[in-house]
Amino acid sequence: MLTIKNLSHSFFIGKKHEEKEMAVLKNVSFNIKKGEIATIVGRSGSGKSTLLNILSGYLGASSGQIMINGTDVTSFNETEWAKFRLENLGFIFQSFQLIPSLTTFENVELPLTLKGIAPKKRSDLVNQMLKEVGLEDHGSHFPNELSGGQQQRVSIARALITNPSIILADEPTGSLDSETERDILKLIKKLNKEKGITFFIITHDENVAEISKRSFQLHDGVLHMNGGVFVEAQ
Ligand SMILES: Nc1ncnc2c1ncn2[C@@H]1O[C@H](COP(=O)(O)OP(=O)(O)OP(=O)(O)O)[C@@H](O)[C@H]1O
Repeated sequence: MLTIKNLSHSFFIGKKHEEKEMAVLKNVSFNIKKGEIATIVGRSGSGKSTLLNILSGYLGASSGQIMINGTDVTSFNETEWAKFRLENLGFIFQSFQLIPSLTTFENVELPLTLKGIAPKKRSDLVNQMLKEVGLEDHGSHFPNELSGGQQQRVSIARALITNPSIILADEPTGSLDSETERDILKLIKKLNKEKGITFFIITHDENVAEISKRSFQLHDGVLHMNGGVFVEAQ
């Protein structure tokens, strides 16, 4: 489903002609299977966002290979990434990233509109999805009329509505209190179990890692598992 081979990334910091190389990801390799929930736990500055930005095509890696759903995306240009993201990836963010002027229904509907799905089909799909995330009674609320947990449910519904191959989640419970965090993790587990959706989650929160079968740790750009450097079996 998602295979990363020998991924490395460096930033170059400082004034022109005096730049210093800062290696942020060092030879990271792993493989996530279809239907798996995998988490990467790391402290601030360990390289989590850099990894996610590379996996979503917003940052080109210095070296290494990325395969998603059988496609080698390593050398995609911006146009190819935009199309690929719409068809294959769903995103969940710590700050929800909902459009404030759109209702719950419209926020979830938007990716379907972008894909050119007809209005009746869009409406059926959105209503079904709102039921699955427990928001069937909140379709006409605007984001500022929803709690944090409800807003994250909207963003999960929006991520799932196009039936993507994998959901990339960046600190999905980072803005929520611990009770709401438990609710959202339960929902992610339910959607994974019932619909076989693959989740790749980055977090600094060990509680989040508990919902995954395999949890990796990122320390200073090096991937670890169970305390040792993680090397994918070939
Ligand atoms: N565009 C950039 N230019 C230079 N250095 C960067 C850039 N983006 C990130 N870095 C550096 O790379 C390192 C890893 O950053 P990254 O944002 O990936 O960490 P993180 O694990 O996501 O941290 P956090 O949990 O605080 O978001 C940090 O030392 C950061 O300063």
